[in-house]
Amino acid sequence: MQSHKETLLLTPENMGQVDRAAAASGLSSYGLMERAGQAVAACALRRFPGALRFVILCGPGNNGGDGYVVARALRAAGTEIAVHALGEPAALRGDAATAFAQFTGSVAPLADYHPRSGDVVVDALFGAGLGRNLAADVIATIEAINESAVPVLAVDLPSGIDGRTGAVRGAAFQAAATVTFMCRKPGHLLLPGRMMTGDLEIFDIGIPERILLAQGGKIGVNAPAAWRHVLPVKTGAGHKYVRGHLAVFSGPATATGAGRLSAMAGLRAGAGLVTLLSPTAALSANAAHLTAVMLKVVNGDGDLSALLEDVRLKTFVLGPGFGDGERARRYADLIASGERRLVLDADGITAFRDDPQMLFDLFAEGEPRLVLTPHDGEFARLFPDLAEDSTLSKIERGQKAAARSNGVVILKGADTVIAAPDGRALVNENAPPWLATAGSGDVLAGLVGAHLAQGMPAFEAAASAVWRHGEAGRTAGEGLTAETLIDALGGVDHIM
Ligand SMILES: NC(=O)C1=CN([C@@H]2O[C@H](COP(=O)(O)OP(=O)(O)OC[C@H]3O[C@@H](n4cnc5c(N)ncnc54)[C@H](OP(=O)(O)O)[C@@H]3O)[C@@H](O)[C@H]2O)[C@@H](O)CC1
Ligand SMILES: [K+]
Repeated sequence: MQSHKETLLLTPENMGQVDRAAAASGLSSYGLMERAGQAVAACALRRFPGALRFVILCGPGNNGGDGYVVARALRAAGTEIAVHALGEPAALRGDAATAFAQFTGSVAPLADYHPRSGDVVVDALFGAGLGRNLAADVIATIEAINESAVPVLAVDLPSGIDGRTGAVRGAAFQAAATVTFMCRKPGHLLLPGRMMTGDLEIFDIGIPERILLAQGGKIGVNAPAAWRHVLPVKTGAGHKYVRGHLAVFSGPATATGAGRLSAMAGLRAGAGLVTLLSPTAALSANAAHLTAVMLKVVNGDGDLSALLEDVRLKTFVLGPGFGDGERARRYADLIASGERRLVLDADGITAFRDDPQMLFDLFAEGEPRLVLTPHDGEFARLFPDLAEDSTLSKIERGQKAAARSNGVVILKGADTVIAAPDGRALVNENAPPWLATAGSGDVLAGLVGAHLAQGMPAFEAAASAVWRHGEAGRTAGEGLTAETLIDALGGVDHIM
């Protein structure tokens, strides 16, 4: 059976609960610290065989405690070490005090450390317990080390990174590598924390998985294990209507490309039928570029209402290149009736900027049927208070937005978060940097629509679409265009 640890995310708060539960179940907490420190020391020796000296920077809490174990282990391995502490080591408590007592070497103040060629820094200043911004002298030390060529191996998290949010609290080490324990923390995946973490190693210090799972479970890394069980069964012989019918709204004659990209992505992603709903004026532009995607004229509410008499038409994408906010609001209103599902993207999101509640009211009832795909700017239009609240992590912003809208929110970026109204949230990590290209969002909207049309629940449809988008981006490679991205979609099916 596959372990959940690779995809589990635990906040520092969860990790504290894990600690307490582990102690309550009889595990020695100092034993955990000893294994953590030994693992970091082993990593240091393996990664930096040419180090002339290991400099261990120890903080005032248990992260510092890990550091004293590292120092003892590296000295026992015969390497040259120096230890610099923030604060008085005599003030250490609990396991950290035990680790310090076992170290028995000399300790200099943090401010006395000046990077020198051949050093490798082991950063054990702060981990899960960083609760506020760093003081000016610590910031100065971190910045001096970052500016030097001295590599940094971080214990648990690069000091200065907030483990809950990934934010930099004043300054943070740019680590070459980080060793964390049991599972990843949001700060390893969310930006800018992800950029500061370097290569991440996850070391099992022996906390039973049942304890981890009992404290976590709502948030995780976006991977097939989270949604594979609801992927549409590929029958091969399946009737095209079984694989669902997706309808995508085209923009006006001057902006037809975005809608077509969504429609073509939807078809490539397995929707049985895809229809582009186009105003008459845009018909010839659309017809000139489409073959397998069907075209239907929709000029206004009357046409759409007539179309909605077909009960098989359950899934819509509205927004890419759409332009007309007033019309988008009316179309969303019509679609919301019945059990229909809507992917609202781009201009479709912006259409509700003056009255987001109007949108939320449309989809307030029942299972989520609305998927919102905002980037940060669009998110701020619907959820200005959440966007402004710098105490929230991107995961928390997504969770709150999903709860408020009773929709699934795909908050896009290099660290895309997918969140559901019930509090589930996944952080995506497979998107290559070159995926941020023109039309990429249109392709994603079509992908989500295709997964919805094939009957997946909204959260899983959204998460699997984001993952598949990332994999296709990797397959298409650097220099991809929206077209090559669509072509690459089919190629990733076998690994889902
Ligand atoms: N989870 C596990 O199973 C295991 C976890 N282990 C390890 O424990 C680590 C977590 O330890 P931790 O909770 O003691 O927190 P840590 O990061 O050392 O910092 C707390 C100290 O820093 C202080 N402080 C905070 N912010 C500050 C600031 N801006 N500027 C200055 N001071 C600041 C804070 O002071 P206070 O806020 O209380 O005044 C307190 O003294 C975890 O990352 C991992 O390495 C392993 O041993 C194996 C088992
Ligand atoms: K650290």
